[in-house]
Amino acid sequence: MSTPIAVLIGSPGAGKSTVGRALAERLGVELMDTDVEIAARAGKPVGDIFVQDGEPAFRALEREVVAGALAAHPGVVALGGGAVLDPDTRADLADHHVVYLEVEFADAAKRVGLDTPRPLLVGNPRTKLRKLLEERLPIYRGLASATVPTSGYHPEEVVDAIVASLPGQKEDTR
Ligand SMILES: Nc1ncnc2c1ncn2[C@@H]1O[C@H](COP(=O)(O)OP(=O)(O)OP(=O)(O)O)[C@@H](O)[C@H]1O
Ligand SMILES: O=C(O)C1=C[C@@H](O)[C@@H](O)[C@H](O)C1
Ligand SMILES: [Mg+2]
Repeated sequence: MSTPIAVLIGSPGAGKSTVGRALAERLGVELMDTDVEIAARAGKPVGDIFVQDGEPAFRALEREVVAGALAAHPGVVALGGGAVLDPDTRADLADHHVVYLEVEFADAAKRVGLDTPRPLLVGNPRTKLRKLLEERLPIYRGLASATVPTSGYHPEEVVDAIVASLPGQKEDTR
């Protein structure tokens, strides 16, 4: 069975969905965005699952969707920002080409739009986002086969860097 060519991880606003779409198009494969699949399975947006069913229910469904994607999606996989909190998911990622999309705090804040309601950022969104980034940074770094900066780079430039990081890509030495 075919498994993913690349798995994108990173915080909210890192660009996993945007870059995932562009990377899949470049490679001529399908993108599996686990947040999209979770929402489809639940029949409601991710934010509603958090609010109505609670974070543990969301994480359980997320684990199921992520396990399926890592085992059998033959294209690009973009994980939700918190998917790496699950120890089984972290163990599964050891077998994959994991690309950590790095983003500076100011850009992440701008990109997620701190004025839009997000269950995990309710209250003081800036402080919560900063804390979330600090807590998760070591996890993202520890899982990465490749780390690709996104701040100041167009999504297509991010795709260039990911393609160059794929196993089997030789550096052009001409
Ligand atoms: N390299 C980039 N430069 C500038 N803007 C970007 C870049 N990548 C993504 N964006 C913008 O940032 C916003 C968030 O991007 P995206 O939804 O892809 O992030 P994400 O990592 O999937 O976040 P989430 O964890 O919320 O799903 C979008 O408006 C997107 O257009
Ligand atoms: O950072 C997180 O924990 C989350 C990020 C999003 O991708 C969604 O998966 C959800 O909003 C939770
Ligand atoms: Mg996304």
